[in-house]
Amino acid sequence: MDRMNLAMLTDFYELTMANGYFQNGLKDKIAYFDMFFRKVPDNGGFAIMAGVEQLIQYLKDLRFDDEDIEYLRSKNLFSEEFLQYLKAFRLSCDVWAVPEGTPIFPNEPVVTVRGPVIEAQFIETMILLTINHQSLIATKSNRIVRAAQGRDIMEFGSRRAQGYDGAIYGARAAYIGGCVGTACTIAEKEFGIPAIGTMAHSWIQIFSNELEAFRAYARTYPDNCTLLVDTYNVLKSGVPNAIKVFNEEVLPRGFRPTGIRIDSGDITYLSKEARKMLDEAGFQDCRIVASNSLDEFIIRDILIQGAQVDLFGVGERLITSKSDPVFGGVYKLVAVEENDEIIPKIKLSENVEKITNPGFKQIWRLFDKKSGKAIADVLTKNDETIDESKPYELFDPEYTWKRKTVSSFIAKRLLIRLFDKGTCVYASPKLKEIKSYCKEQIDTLWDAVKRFENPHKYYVDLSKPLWDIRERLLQEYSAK
Ligand SMILES: Nc1ncnc2c1ncn2[C@@H]1O[C@H](COP(=O)(O)OP(=O)(O)OP(=O)(O)O)[C@@H](O)[C@H]1O
Ligand SMILES: O=P(O)(O)OC[C@H]1O[C@H](OP(=O)(O)OP(=O)(O)O)[C@H](O)[C@@H]1O
Ligand SMILES: O=C(O)c1cccnc1
Repeated sequence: MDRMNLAMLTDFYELTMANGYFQNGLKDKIAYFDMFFRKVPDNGGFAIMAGVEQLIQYLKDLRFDDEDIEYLRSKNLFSEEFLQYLKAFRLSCDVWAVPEGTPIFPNEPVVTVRGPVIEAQFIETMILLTINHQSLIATKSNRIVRAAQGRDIMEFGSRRAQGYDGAIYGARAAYIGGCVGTACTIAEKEFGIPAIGTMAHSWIQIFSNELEAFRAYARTYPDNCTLLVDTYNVLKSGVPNAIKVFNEEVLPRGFRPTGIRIDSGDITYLSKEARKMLDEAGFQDCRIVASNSLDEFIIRDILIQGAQVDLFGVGERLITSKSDPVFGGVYKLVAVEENDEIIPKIKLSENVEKITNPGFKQIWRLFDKKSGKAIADVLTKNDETIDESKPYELFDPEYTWKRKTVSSFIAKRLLIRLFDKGTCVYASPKLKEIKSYCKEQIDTLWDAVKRFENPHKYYVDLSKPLWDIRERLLQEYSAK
């Protein structure tokens, strides 16, 4: 997309704090912030990172134009020096993120920002909304794709998306998560996601009868003819009329029919009956598409019931992640620099799960060399390394007596540098590559992590040096 001025898309407190930092001599204080999330939507076992490319675009474009400055001046709240600072603003932060398409887990930093606190704080709102939205939809899309067990999922959600960017970036995220294409045309134009689709009921209604409507469509698109068969009666009129038109308009033009779509009623029963009728007519290769408020649970159920569906169109429940519509990523200060030394900071809470992991960190994913499967993630201090040539002892950060030594593993760093002092140093992969990387990485997870009900909790552990820092800070604060 062309540059959009989204500088003012920020929570107002980011601006009041920024002005305050400016006036209190903290403008250049170096701070570290982490974005992480605490719970996987739908109680799933993992989420999928998405939205990094749009985050990069936002950070690259971040400027305040004259209108923004004028507007802020009119609030009579911000000092003139601060407004002049905003006018000349250019990002100078260092930014790291987990690449798009990577499976991610609660409590690990998926984005880390280091920079003057005035900047690093200010970008919170956009970091969170960008990554929260696309990760939510990529995660949901992947659940739906997995429920379909190899059958294609088409994303049909634009019309029910929450706003145009919900539709466009939702289509992008859904594609990363595994959908084969989208009904959203602009998503093909902008991102190259295949734009696909069938027809609406209005096409059938506009003609004097269903047969005429099917005929007109087949004559116009004999090479790509999928007919919507549920406007009047699927088995008594829709499927028989479709078969007639396939014979009379599609075959004589040298093509095979592409499919029929069922959009209401009992999908299992109707698809089974339709399959028999199509097969008997010699159209074993004609695919059956189902749609109508589908999600991973209905798809799983109708397949268990034996539905004869080859591909699914999924809209509202995917594009809004209806069953769990919030990806609760948060952005927390984890360290500051004093005299070039990194001082870890912690946020305490009565709720153990809400205590933050302090310090400037790296995430390591350990893969078993033999099976290729992911064993655990380990959060370390940023300057630590994990030596693959030696056994490594994992331990549960809460129940530290739970220990496991792994050997013969590959250790991969997950946080990759996006910006070096404000300059982008990362080239986003092509969307298709992100999509196939996503599939590959999900294949490294054990089935137990992927199941919908009570998935196995994947280990996100702390290295001993990081655990020591966390423990020391906890002791210090509880002593106070
Ligand atoms: N065999 C099935 N098992 C479980 N759920 C199904 C099955 N067939 C359809 N559904 C789902 O049941 C829900 C309601 O289906 P229903 O046919 O009643 O839809 P509807 O929208 O009321 O129909 P219409 O579009 O004719 O008004 C939809 O979410 C649909 O996907
Ligand atoms: O149910 P969803 O998962 O959101 O899938 C998309 C829905 O959108 C369309 O219906 P709509 O009634 O909007 O238009 P139509 O006239 O083409 O049926 C389509 O027929 C699906 O039912
Ligand atoms: O192409 C389709 O069949 C389609 C597109 C959007 C929404 N529902 C269906």
